[in-house]
Amino acid sequence: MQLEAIPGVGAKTAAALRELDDPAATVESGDVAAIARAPGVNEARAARIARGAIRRRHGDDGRVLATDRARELYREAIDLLRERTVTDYAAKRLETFYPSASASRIAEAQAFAADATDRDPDPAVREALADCAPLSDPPTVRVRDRCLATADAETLARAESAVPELSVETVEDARDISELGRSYASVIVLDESFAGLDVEGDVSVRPDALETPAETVPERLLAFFAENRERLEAAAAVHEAAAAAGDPVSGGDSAEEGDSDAGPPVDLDRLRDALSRLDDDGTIAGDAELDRLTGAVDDLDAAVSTAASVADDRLREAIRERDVTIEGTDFLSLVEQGARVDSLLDRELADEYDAAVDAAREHLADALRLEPEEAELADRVFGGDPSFPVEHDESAVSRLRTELSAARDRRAAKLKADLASDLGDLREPVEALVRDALELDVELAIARFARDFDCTIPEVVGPERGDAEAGGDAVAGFRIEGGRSPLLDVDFADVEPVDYAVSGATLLSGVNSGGKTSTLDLVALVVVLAQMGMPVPAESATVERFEEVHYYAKSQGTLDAGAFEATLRDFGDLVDGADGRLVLVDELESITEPGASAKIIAGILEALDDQDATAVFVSHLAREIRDAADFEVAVDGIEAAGLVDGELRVNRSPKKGHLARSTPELIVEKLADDRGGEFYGDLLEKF
Ligand SMILES: Nc1ncnc2c1ncn2[C@@H]1O[C@H](COP(=O)(O)OP(=O)(O)OP(=O)(O)O)[C@@H](O)[C@H]1O
Repeated sequence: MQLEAIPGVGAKTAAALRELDDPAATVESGDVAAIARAPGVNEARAARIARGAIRRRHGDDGRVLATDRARELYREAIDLLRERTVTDYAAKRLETFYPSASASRIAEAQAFAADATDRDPDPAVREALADCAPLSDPPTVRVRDRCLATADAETLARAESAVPELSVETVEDARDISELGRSYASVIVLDESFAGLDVEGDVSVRPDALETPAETVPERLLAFFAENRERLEAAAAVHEAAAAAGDPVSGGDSAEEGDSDAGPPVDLDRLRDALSRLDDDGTIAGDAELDRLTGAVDDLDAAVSTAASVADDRLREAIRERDVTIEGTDFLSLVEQGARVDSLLDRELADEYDAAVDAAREHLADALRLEPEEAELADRVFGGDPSFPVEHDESAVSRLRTELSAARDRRAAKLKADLASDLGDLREPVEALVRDALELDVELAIARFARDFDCTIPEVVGPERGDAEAGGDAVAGFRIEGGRSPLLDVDFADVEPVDYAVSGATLLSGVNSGGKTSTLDLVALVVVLAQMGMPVPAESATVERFEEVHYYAKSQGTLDAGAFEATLRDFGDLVDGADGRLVLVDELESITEPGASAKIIAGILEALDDQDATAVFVSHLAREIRDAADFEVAVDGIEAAGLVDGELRVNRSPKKGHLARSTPELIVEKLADDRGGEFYGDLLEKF
């Protein structure tokens, strides 16, 4: 796939995306976190790219949100969903849902949302999600005790890019390799031509080394798992909490196999076992033998010195307790400084000296927890010529250190290789483990949204289906039953349900504060959510799959000539446009004086009616507009049941074919009733 073919992806972004392992598949997967692993692509941008890929796949040019107010409503819808996520990932991922005019896209998103709404948002799962985050790639670790070697320039370049963790050295012959063997603990030769090479040291010829990074640089895998330990543990906890709640995470992978109860994509015990063998810095943890060897190397000097003190103390004690007879000649040489005390020690205190040396050896072996064959080496540290204080043999210490360090490194390398081989099998499945946990957050947010606002999955019908349907039931426009807007300034529990259906161009009249604007908001929200494939806050809803939604909010006061002209031009463009539009306009009359407004609105409605657009114009001038229009304009009304204690009692569902009485008319009527008299009666007649 040409990445540049995705809307919104230019040459620079495409180049960044090409750094991903499988750019096309990643972009198509909609996995925002995976896309965001491309250099310089943050999650918000990744969501836009994923959305672009969806659009391209569905041949959807994305013009549904045609006005500022329509876009605002979409944001409000998205915010209601995003507020219900736990992870940043899910919040970003929800942005890939957008109102689409493509039947296939809506069907795809609806299928996802339908599964999501079946979920049971469990508090324990939510809690587990709190620490969940996408996996991240740790910075490249440098490994200095190992190198790659090749005689071939092309292989060199390949090796440098495939294994940036290791130095890649150029060699010409076996001598070069043998020299490398002296500088590095191990050398991996990449050229087949060196097979059978016999040089000293840990040198292996492995032409496949670049294809088996787990063996060549186990540190890479270890660093990855160490870096992501908490994320992996969190994802594992999410899977377990979901399973315990009886609503297991059904990952994409297992679902494909048709087995939604297949369990997590990774054996969690195995993952935890592997993680327990790994330290946070990517080294091996929890191996007693490695700890012993590491400790022995680290403590060697200190242990030698305390062992010597142990011997000294014993010897001092022994000397103190002994009467030593010194022969005259010895005494003489002592006095003359010629004789060494050592010979005296040797002769007079041989047994005590041997005992002291044994004590030193024992202490050293104990302190360093040496194995018998190591202890043999350690024995050589003490026991040279007798001296006081007792001296140690530095070259024996150094040999012991070399042996212990080599044993430690061998042990670490083996454990690293074993662990890397175990983790290698888990590398891909953990991607799915984490992705499924994060996707669950997306689903649970939709489930909570649906529950919080008593939602239903709407029917979104294309004009082609509408035509095929029997007679009057052809679907054009929208039909909402029991719609309750979550955007109102009252508690959702207090929102009164609204039934409203419109097909064609319609005026919506009604008393002040009757809920006309709120009705437009509800219609726009239901249509936008429906075309996003999301559940809508209504008992039932059927909407036409609109190509464009034009929603114009009420303008703040009369416009000056320039702004008025610009607005008229907007509507000029609007009525010139394609079929399949939903036009919602709130009190357009406020842009200019009432008489002119009525004529203008009537004209716009005529044009929209000609186009078979669906339109709802909220207006207080419904009567005047109807009179000015050349066609039979439908008028609906939000009716006041009357004034009760100065408060309006309103039936929030617009009544079809009904011009609602205005608030002034209601008040005049009330005065005529209460007070009687000619004045109020005459006034009332004028309405
Ligand atoms: N369905 C509803 N359930 C409960 N309260 C509602 C509902 N619809 C509207 N309201 C309340 O009525 C108030 C006024 O609603 P809205 O602004 O939609 O009326 P309006 O008819 O557009 O008013 P105006 O003619 O003044 O523009 C809202 O702020 C809200 O408090």
